[in-house]
Amino acid sequence: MPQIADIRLPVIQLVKVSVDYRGAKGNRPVLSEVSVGFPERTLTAVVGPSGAGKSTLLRCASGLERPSQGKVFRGSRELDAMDEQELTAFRSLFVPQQPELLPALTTYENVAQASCITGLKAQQTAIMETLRQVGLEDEAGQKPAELSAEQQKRVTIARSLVTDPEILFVDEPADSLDHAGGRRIMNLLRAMVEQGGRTVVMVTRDPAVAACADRVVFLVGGRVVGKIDWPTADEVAAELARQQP
Ligand SMILES: Nc1ncnc2c1ncn2[C@@H]1O[C@H](COP(=O)(O)OP(=O)(O)OP(=O)(O)O)[C@@H](O)[C@H]1O
Repeated sequence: MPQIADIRLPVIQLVKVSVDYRGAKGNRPVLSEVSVGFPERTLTAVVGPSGAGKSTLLRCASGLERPSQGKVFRGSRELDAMDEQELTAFRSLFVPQQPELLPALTTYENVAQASCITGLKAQQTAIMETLRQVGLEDEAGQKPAELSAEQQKRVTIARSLVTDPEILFVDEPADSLDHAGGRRIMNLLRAMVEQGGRTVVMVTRDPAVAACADRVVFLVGGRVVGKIDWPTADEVAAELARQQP
């Protein structure tokens, strides 16, 4: 059976990316020469134990963090070659683990405000279409405190989706949701790939969440140690157990 990389081009590519953090005991490597591509129209899960460097990898891939060494490409374009406005728009495609919503604004206003930050101010029809895509048409006028955790997560996704991007980076999509809520969010991300033709890269520690992906990339101690295409939750859990440092 052909593997995903054989049939799909990478939209995002990390080449020998290393990240060091300076600590009391000198430099500490968090990512070590990570080379990985995220294929187009594919949902990829980056999986690994706590502290493996998953979120750091996602931040580097989305331009939120600059690697100490190595390069990150979007298509053939290096992120370093982007100007500040382009980079700001690109960074807005990162969906944070915790919803970062403005409490005084409604759902509609939170999404509109996100599009303004990118410099690509969205029109009313685009905002309403985004709310429809994430299942929040009826909550457009509600403030974050009036929404469930799952709905807040949907608003957070909508803030990145409003500019109709081809890529999304999602940090722990099902975190702090119950099983059913997490499953619905994963269905939403899958629909973005299958119906929307988007590329989604997510980070998770949960094998059941990872099994919703087309591909799982295992990260341990800041290094890519394996990949599985079209995995089951049991396969992901077994690989994680095998690779515990
Ligand atoms: N800004 C920073 N300064 C110093 N150390 C950091 C910084 N950010 C992350 N780290 C450290 O780098 C390591 C990797 O962090 P990261 O959040 O990328 O891992 P993770 O795999 O996403 O972990 P988790 O699953 O627990 O969120 C951790 O040990 C963390 O403490």
